[in-house]
Amino acid sequence: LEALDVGAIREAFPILQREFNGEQLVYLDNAATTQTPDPVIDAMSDYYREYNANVHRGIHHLSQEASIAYEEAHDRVAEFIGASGGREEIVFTKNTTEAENLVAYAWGLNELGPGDEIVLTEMEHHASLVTWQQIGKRTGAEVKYIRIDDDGRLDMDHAADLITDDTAMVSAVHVSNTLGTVNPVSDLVDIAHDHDALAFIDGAQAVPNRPVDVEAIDADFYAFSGHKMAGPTGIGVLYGKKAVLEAMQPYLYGGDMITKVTYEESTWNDLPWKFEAGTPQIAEAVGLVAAIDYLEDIGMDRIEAHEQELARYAYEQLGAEPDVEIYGPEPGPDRGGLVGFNLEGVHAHDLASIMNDHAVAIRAGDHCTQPLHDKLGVAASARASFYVYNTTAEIDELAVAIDNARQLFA
Ligand SMILES: Cc1ncc(COP(=O)(O)O)c(CN[C@@H](CS)C(=O)O)c1O
Repeated sequence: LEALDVGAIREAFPILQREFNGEQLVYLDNAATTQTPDPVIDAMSDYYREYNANVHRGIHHLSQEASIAYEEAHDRVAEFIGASGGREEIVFTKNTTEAENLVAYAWGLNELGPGDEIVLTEMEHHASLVTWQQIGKRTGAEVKYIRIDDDGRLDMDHAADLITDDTAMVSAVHVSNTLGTVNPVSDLVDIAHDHDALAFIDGAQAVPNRPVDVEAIDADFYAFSGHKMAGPTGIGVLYGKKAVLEAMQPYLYGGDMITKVTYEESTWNDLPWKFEAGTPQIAEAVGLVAAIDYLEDIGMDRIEAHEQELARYAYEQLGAEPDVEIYGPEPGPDRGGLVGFNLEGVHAHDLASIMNDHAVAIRAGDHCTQPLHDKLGVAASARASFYVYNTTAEIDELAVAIDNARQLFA
């Protein structure tokens, strides 16, 4: 695969030229949110400048142009993730978190009860873990967790034991935002389906960074966020198999999601509009399409290879020192484009603060995976996460900043 022309890519991200304390920004917090390239910003500006209008309702030209752009954005997303059912299988949400909640409320609350089981993994993000934990409390369904082994991989033998005919839903993260672990989601979905359970895959750290084919995975639901894939905040995607979405009740009620309303009754709109109540995030849908075009122009397989190379380099550079503990699998196909770690004797927050003194932006904290950190036996971790505009030279900067922290706290 031809390596990325990172220099050319960086020109589309003026923010990367920013300096702090006289040092150029080194942005390594892409698992939290990625930066936004000019083509995405321009597409959204063009929308507001040239065809801003409300959708689905208007008779006038502007509304027709905005409606076409908004509706076709669903088609583009379906094409990007291999959803052959097209727009009917693509629901726009605010983010991945809302997508998880939509399924938990619209399916879980109506379908789950005492005796049912929800199977998660120990590495789930709070967007999944807290959501299903609370739905379990409200419905009487029991939540169980697939163990992870010492190097942060899923224990698939445990998965096979834990998922039974009492399992109604398996919800798992595709790529862990804390460990970097790439989970065997197709195998998990197969086990769920062997027991007639539904499968929800959280793809927030996968869709931006690698080719994803939802039908090859065969998930019943798959979710991700625009802001983690060079797109805008305020838009996420819930993919759902058409038959599964058809059988579900709406999640939010109001305009657009209806067909007929009387004082006594209401009937629902077709998919996906049944799940999109009120005025949607139109500019963000335009921005998401521009982000998909931008990423596909680079090539998702090239992006994956670039991030694998950076993760390997970071793992080797940071791991070379005995006082750095790195979480998750060794570099390779089982690790995505991020490295979570701790420097012995230095709290992750202090480390990130020293990084910040050198304009190096990493994440420190629990990364919305507190139970996982409890299992790791640490209150917090630091995390460097990579994207298309990062370089090995920036990882060298990170290593220098870590060494500064090491000296400071020696
Ligand atoms: C695996 C996974 N699943 C769900 C989410 C939520 O994405 P939202 O767009 O915020 O809804 C995230 C976002 N994780 C950010 C914020 S905690 C991180 O720094 O790791 C995620 O990584």
